[in-house]
Amino acid sequence: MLLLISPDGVEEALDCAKAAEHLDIVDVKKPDEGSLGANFPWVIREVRDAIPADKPVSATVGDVPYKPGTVAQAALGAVVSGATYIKVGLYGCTTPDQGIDVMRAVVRAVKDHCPEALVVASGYADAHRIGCVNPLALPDIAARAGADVAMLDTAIKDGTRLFDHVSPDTCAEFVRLAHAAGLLAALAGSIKQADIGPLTRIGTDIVGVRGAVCEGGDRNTGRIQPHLVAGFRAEMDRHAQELAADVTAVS
Ligand SMILES: O=C[C@H](O)COP(=O)(O)O
Repeated sequence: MLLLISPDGVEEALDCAKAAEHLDIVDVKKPDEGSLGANFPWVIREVRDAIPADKPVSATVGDVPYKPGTVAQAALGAVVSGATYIKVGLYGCTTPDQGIDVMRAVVRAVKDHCPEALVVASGYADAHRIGCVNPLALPDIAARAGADVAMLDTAIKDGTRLFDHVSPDTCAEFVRLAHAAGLLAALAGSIKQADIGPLTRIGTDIVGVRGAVCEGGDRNTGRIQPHLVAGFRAEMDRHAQELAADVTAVS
């Protein structure tokens, strides 16, 4: 499982750089503009320059409306600025067809410029609170649009977690659907260390984290702490080893 950490700008990206050996993807966000709030192009560029070259930069395009042209142009801005994972939160899409329209436009805009960039279609585990597409529709939306990753995060950051809205069994189904469609599956949403075990067992490819690696566990007032990133990774490694031992014991 890959660890994606979301700094809110260049200063926190430098803290991520101090913990670079413990993380896999640096995800540029602007949390005060929403769960998947988009940051400025120049911030994406500065973060790209601030972290080791072998660490991919992800950038969120925002909690987007159903406006394929607008979103495609924003996605191009993110990839031109140096991001190679382009994340789109389908906040304003109320049907799968709307999600596919937006994601197809994004895939074309991104891949015309950088064919090897990965496009992430993100839905929300708490979709029922905001009226957007059902979480389990995301793998099909992503696959039909030609995206690479299906993701779930939470839209409302009020302390509730991924598993408060979508059970581990439903997350397992999400991962299964994503894999059956040839996609990677990414899960996020106030993930805590206690959630790593179930996420590992269901075969999650990417776990996205911010609050759990911020001072005081607070994604808004706390700042990312390198030692918390290292601790989170250690717990991931422990669960991966346990799972590998279980698989060996069974076979
Ligand atoms: O993409 C991952 C998010 O930034 C997760 O943030 P969170 O752990 O504070 O919910």
